[in-house]
Amino acid sequence: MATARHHIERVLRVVAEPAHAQAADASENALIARSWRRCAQRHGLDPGGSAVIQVESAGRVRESRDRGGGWLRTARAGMEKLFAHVADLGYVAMLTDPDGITVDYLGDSAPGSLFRRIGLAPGANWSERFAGTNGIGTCIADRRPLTCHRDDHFFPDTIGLSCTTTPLFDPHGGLLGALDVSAVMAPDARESQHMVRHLVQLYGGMIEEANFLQAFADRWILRLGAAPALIEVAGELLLAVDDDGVVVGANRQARARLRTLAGAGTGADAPVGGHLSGIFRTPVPLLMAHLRNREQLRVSTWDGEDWCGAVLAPRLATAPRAATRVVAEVPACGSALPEPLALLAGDDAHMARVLAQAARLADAPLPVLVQGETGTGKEVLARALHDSGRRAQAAFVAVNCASIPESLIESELFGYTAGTFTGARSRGMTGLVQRADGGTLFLDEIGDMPLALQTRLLRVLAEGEVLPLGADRPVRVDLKVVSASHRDLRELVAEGRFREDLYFRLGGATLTLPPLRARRDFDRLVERQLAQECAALGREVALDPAARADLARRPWPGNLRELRNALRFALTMCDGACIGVADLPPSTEAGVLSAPSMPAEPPRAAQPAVQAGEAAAVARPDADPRARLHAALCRHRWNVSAAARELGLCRATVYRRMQRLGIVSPIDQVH
Ligand SMILES: Nc1ncnc2c1ncn2[C@@H]1O[C@H](COP(=O)(O)OP(=O)(O)OP(=O)(O)O)[C@@H](O)[C@H]1O
Repeated sequence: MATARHHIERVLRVVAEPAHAQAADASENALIARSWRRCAQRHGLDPGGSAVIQVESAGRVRESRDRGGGWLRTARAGMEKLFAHVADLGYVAMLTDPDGITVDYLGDSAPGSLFRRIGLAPGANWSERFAGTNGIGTCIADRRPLTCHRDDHFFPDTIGLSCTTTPLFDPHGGLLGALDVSAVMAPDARESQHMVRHLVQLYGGMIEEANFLQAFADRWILRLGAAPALIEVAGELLLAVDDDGVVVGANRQARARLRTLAGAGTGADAPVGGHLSGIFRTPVPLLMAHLRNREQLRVSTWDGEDWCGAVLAPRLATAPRAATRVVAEVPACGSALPEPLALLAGDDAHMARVLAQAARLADAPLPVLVQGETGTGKEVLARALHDSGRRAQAAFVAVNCASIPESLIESELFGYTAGTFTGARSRGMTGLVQRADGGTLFLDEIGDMPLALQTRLLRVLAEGEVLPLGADRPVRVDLKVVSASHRDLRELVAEGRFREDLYFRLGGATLTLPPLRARRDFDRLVERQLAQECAALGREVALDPAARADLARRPWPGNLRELRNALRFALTMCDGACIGVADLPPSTEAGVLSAPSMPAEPPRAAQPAVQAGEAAAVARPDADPRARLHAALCRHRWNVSAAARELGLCRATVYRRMQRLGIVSPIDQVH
């Protein structure tokens, strides 16, 4: 055993060594050396002095315990179990807060006992600043488990102690405190502490895991480990996952092991916030199916390591979340969204705000105007709004104001009585407005409605009645009117192309959808669309991290529609179980006519080269827009919907562009 003088000399010698000597050394010796230097140089402690073990007041300890809350109860249960193993061997067990103050204690603490005389007592503050290098203080400073055995301590009056300590982290990676087992008269041999070290780490891990499972009781928990037989009880990595496969929690081991994977998320909190598909090569639909069936599974991470996994289903009443999902970050309302709207939610704050407002508008007596760039999901939102309200069982009638020929739009909308027209149309027809009675009338591309019709529509909205062509009496209608336009209606009003009074009638409430490039939940949207497309094809295909990163960099002028088409294209090109960069369509430039081109029908396996070639030609930014549009229409025998799908545009846009570029369908030329 080192004498006090030898010990002091040794500490001084190490403190005087250049700091870089142990800087990168992860060994426990280097950890102790760094602590000695910290004590001498940062805290100004003299190794020739004595440890000052302050015992904090009962009030200060209570305050710390109150702050700790629920986790302390869990930790106490773990500490009792641990102590049962070592009590007879002359140890005490302690639980401290993040400042090193002992908030719970098991063992001899009688006044005058050896333990108490050296400072092992309830309320004792073992921070390095006062006590020098020691198990608790150094573990907290370095945030790593350690055994501070005898002359590892800084002060000579503590070198009889042997302390084994592990840090305890909360489920979000924050330090809760430390769990410690200490002996006053430990044997000289460091090896005597090995078993204690294992026990402390084992119970520390159990306490953290219990906290994690409690914190994420309403989520799916994926437990990963190497041993299939033990995976249910002893998985090392824990991931909490939401219904869309987004990682919402990760234990310490999962953070350490997975955060460096390229696709595991980018923030400081990675892999939290990332998507399972960025972590696992295993296709996410398959993973999620295993999650839902609670089956054991084998998965491999993108760096090639294989894992066995077990699944714990959500245990709280709020789960499963598909039915009662609450969107995070919903400002103002904060209440649960109806399922049709919740299905559109991601982690995007703007979108969350829109959906929260939509939930309130579903049954409000207000017309709703949805604005947003082409393909941002205006019609999908309109449908979800309808499905979320009391009109859900009634009709949802969608009218594309840009695609009905001007000569037919009035009769289509308002209908006509028998005898109004001659020939095949002589029997009369109920108009779309009347068909929506009791339900929702969705007026898409309202900005393209001719001015004359705007006046008639205004009457329907103002008076709640429709006058079919040829009728002498109006018919009452009860409608929820939702309209949409990618154009800014206020600009159209300023240009005199849209009636101001109609604008105010339609826009009782305006919801503006964000463009895809501005959404923060891009990964989630990609996964959702990929899962839908895979389900439709009965395939299980993942997206590799490089392809994901490539997609994330694109400008997406065609928004969600363009993204869907790009994924369809990639699935068509990809033969295996994983989409790579080579399977993706060429990226579009902002403002270029074509979104990633997508064959209307997936090309047959024998044709991929030709299809890919066409795709490249269509998407080439320098190609002539008129020629490209014309070619697409020809390819689809002038089926505008199919051409629009290929180009990633809505039909209305194709009609508009045909008009602007002077392209006339041969079908129309015949008439
Ligand atoms: N929240 C969403 N998640 C995934 N895909 C979506 C979502 N919203 C819309 N989509 C997809 O995006 C595509 C375009 O949606 P939608 O037709 O509603 O857009 P839009 O804004 O009405 O387009 P346009 O202005 O061109 O009429 C559809 O394929 C739809 O399935």
